[in-house]
Parts: sequence; structure tokens; C-alpha cells
Amino acid sequence: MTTENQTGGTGGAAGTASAAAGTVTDPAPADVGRTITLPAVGPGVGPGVGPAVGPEAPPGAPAPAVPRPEAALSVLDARNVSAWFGSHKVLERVSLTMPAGQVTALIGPSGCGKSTFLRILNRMHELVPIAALAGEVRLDGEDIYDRRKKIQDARKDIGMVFQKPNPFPAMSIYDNVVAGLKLTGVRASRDEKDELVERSLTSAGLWREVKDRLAQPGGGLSGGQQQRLCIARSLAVRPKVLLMDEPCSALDPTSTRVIEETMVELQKEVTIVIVTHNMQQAQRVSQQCAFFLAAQGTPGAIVEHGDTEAMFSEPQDERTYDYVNGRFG
Ligand SMILES: Nc1ncnc2c1ncn2[C@@H]1O[C@H](COP(=O)(O)OP(=O)(O)OP(=O)(O)O)[C@@H](O)[C@H]1O
Repeated sequence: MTTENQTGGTGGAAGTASAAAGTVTDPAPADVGRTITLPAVGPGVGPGVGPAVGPEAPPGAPAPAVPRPEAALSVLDARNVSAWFGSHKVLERVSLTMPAGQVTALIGPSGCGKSTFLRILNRMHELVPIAALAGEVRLDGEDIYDRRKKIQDARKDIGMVFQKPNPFPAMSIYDNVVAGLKLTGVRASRDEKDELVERSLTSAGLWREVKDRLAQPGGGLSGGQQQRLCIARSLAVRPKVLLMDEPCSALDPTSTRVIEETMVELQKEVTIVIVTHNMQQAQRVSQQCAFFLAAQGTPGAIVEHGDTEAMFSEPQDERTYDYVNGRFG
């Protein structure tokens, strides 16, 4: 994993994204560079619903039955990412490589831009009308903000699980899992859906608990089970990367442990990026770690990154040492 919080140069791009119109203006002369034109947000899957299914899953195509082979695990690379809400700059030239098949934990005090960075990684930041961003995000070398790319494809490849479990409460457990397919009009036979539901729930560590009550409403599950249902819903469209924004913060310790175990298993099939305030959790589940900090009145930036064990045992920066030892934040 690498970071480059540069203070100059022309590597970044600056733009004010209007999600509705896809227009771009330049609010940050300091970040002169390539201008990103963001396509309008399509009618696909909205926040919290999981990734959309793109054209590579043609109508009627059978759900792939095997996990993604290890060789095909994906790397996500952010370069010189800056972000604004209106004129408020909240991220400053953040660069971070999130290695294939690993869990990368984003840590740091409240308000330093971790969630904003995470939302930029699957093009959710641009859903906020006043949001702007600069820089590049590459999935296996391909720019997810390339103007020829559909926003739905980025969401399909890069799924998101939120802090608060958000299944469709009245919808059955089964239908919650296949919701991503339905919302994007992908047809699948009953057998294909059955296989997909079992595989996704198994990967999310929920199959054994719910296999005999798939027709019951998702809202009837416990908080921890609902969160695993949301993970299954995201997995159903076979994302290459799974983003998790404090996925356990609303859960009890037992549910937290189960989700953490699920993450450890999941990294065999999907690259994971997690935002967490729980330092023990970061150490338990992640191999790579990035410490974000926004000093008074300045945008968030990465202070230190690297191997999780090393970051916690021998941090190079005094601020990292203080943070991981609970001295602030
Ligand atoms: N929709 C929004 N509109 C305006 N400002 C926002 C919006 N979302 C976040 N911000 C601002 O962006 C900055 C970074 O917020 P962000 O949520 O990314 O931080 P964070 O590190 O994830 O915080 P936390 O750990 O508390 O979730 C903050 O100053 C916040 O107030």
C-alpha cells in the first residue's frame, strides 16, 4: 500500500460534480489537472441497496456458482483524491492502494474524511449535490470515473455495507438477497436464484441460521443477522470490492465477532475496505491500515499507512502512536 499526500504537481483533477446534470466546474485552482466529467446518476440502485448489476450479467444468465478465483482478486487504487462539500475541502490529495484479497482498515478521529473517502471509492460521493472531487480511483487499473463508464458498473463492482443495517424490512430474506438483481431488471430462473441466495448467504455467514425461514421478512432478523443479510445482498452481484462503513458499530459484541469472522472468510473472494473506530477490530480483521487525520482547519489526509501489525506496534508518526493508544479521537 502506498500513499502520496502531495502538496503540488498536476497529477490530480478538480471538479464540482453535479450528480443530476453531470457538470463540472473547477473550485480548486491549486489542483489544476484533468477535469472529471461525471455522468448523471442513473436510475439504478441507490445508496444502501447494494451494487447494481451491469451489462456483463446478461438477462437470464445463470448466477456464477463459484467464488471469484484468488488470481482474479482486485486491487483498488486511489490517487491524489481531494474532496469538497461546497467550498469546504475535506480531503487533501489522498493516495492509497488497497491490495487484492486483503482487508484495508481506515482509521482516524471523527470528521477526518474516512467515510467521504470510502464513498468516493464507489462513486457515492457524487450523490451529494454540493459534493466535488478530484483525483483518480482505479479498479484493476481502470478509472471508475472514466466518462465512458456507467455509474452502475462501478456500484456493481464495488459494493457498500453501511453502519446501520438496512434490509428492506417487509421483504422476505430471500427477496432481500436477490433485490440487486430485481432492481436492475436482470432475469434469472428460480433455480439460479436459489443457488445465488444460498451461496451469498453462506458467504455472509447466515445460511445455516435462516435456511428454513427464507420466506420470512428481513426485518424480523436480529441486528447482526440483518447486517449479514445486507452483506449477502451486496455479495449477490459478485462485487470485486466490498466497502464497509463501521459495519459493527450498531451491533452487540457477539454479532460483531460473527461479522468479523465473516470478513476474514470473505477476503478470500473479495477485496475489503473497512472504516472502523474500533482499534481492536482494525487489528483483528485488517492486514493494511491507513490513519487519517484532519488537523484543525485543514482537510483530512493520510498521516501513516502500511502493515497493520507494524502500525500498531511500531508506528512511525507520533500522532499515529497517540491515536492507536487512545490518547485522542
Ligand atoms: N453531506 C455532507 N455535507 C456537508 N459536509 C459533509 C457531508 N458529509 C460529511 N461532511 C463533512 O465532511 C467532513 C468529513 O466527514 P466524514 O463523515 O467523511 O468523516 P469521518 O472521518 O468518516 O467521520 P466519522 O468517523 O465521524 O464518521 C466533516 O467535516 C463533515 O462535516
